[in-house]
Amino acid sequence: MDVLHQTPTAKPSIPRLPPLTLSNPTMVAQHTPCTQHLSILPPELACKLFYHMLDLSRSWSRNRWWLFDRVVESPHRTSFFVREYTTDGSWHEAAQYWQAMYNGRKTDPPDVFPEVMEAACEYVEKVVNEEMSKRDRFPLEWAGHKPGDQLWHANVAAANCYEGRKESVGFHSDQLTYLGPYPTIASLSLGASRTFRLREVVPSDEISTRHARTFNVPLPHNSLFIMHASTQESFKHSVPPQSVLDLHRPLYPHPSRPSSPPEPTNRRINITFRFYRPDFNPKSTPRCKCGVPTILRADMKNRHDGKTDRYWWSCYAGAENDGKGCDFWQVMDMKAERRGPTFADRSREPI
Ligand SMILES: O=C(O)CCC(=O)C(=O)O
Ligand SMILES: [Fe+2]
Repeated sequence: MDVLHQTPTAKPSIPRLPPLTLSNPTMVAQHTPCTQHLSILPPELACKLFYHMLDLSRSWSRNRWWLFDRVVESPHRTSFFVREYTTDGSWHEAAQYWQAMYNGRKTDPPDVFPEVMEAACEYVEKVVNEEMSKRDRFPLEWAGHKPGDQLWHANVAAANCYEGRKESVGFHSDQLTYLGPYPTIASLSLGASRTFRLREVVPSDEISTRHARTFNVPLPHNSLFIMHASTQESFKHSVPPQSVLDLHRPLYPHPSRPSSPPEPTNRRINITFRFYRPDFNPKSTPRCKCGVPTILRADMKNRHDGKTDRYWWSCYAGAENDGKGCDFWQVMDMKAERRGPTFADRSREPI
């Protein structure tokens, strides 16, 4: 007797694309919602800023957070700067949550942009606003208090220092707590070149039809990488450890040692200039049952069409309270929470 074997239903195989190196700005713009800008600062300013941040980085700390029942430390040093102090100290509170605290230990007040960082920031702002003016805006993006306002300005910056080829940051998307939906983040690289890795989070309803691709972008000294609106919603990024690293040879000597030749270095400084939105001021951050500010995250597995996106506030258990958080979870509601004005609000205004 013949036995009929049922043939397994053949699933069409989805092609798995190999990682792709995006080796120039054209490729970056082609494959990601980001742009890359080489030689962004005058060379002397870039070198001065690099030395200044290197000197400061000796006192920067490693981020710490609770993972289950133990404290883990980030494999690089970090610090946080505000452009100027607000009278109500609101961004100071936000700064405390950059360097995740635990056991109720609060961080010191953040530093104000040093003069060289302020000078660099003015170049960065110009490029970011030029780039933004070429792109379509998403409905949930900040639209300014009045039409014609400069849409993006950096009011805070986070800085990272990676020493050697092994220091890194793992895959993540940046918290949106104070940035709000669809932020633009401008990331300046100084010193040793490292690879920046991007990987899309494919929405749930597309995982049966396509795989995400990994993109590797070399970030040379004095280059700006702009993560435009939708990058945090649809991609994760990292700076992975690497097997080899080219030393950076500064063009100029250190200002405090003008007669000694510049020394090659294995360190990279990254400064991410960020615009903390007025409508996501720390005062407006919901508190969870533990009584601490919640964090805002995008529902990355949902569709990102700029209209139906979902974001939620949840307990920041990783930061404090011995890692034991509560189950607080709340969908962010722009209207009920009186946030905006956004581009969606602008388009509803009578002309
Ligand atoms: O060092 C970099 O280029 C990325 C840093 C980063 O992802 C962050 O600070 O959130
Ligand atoms: Fe990041």
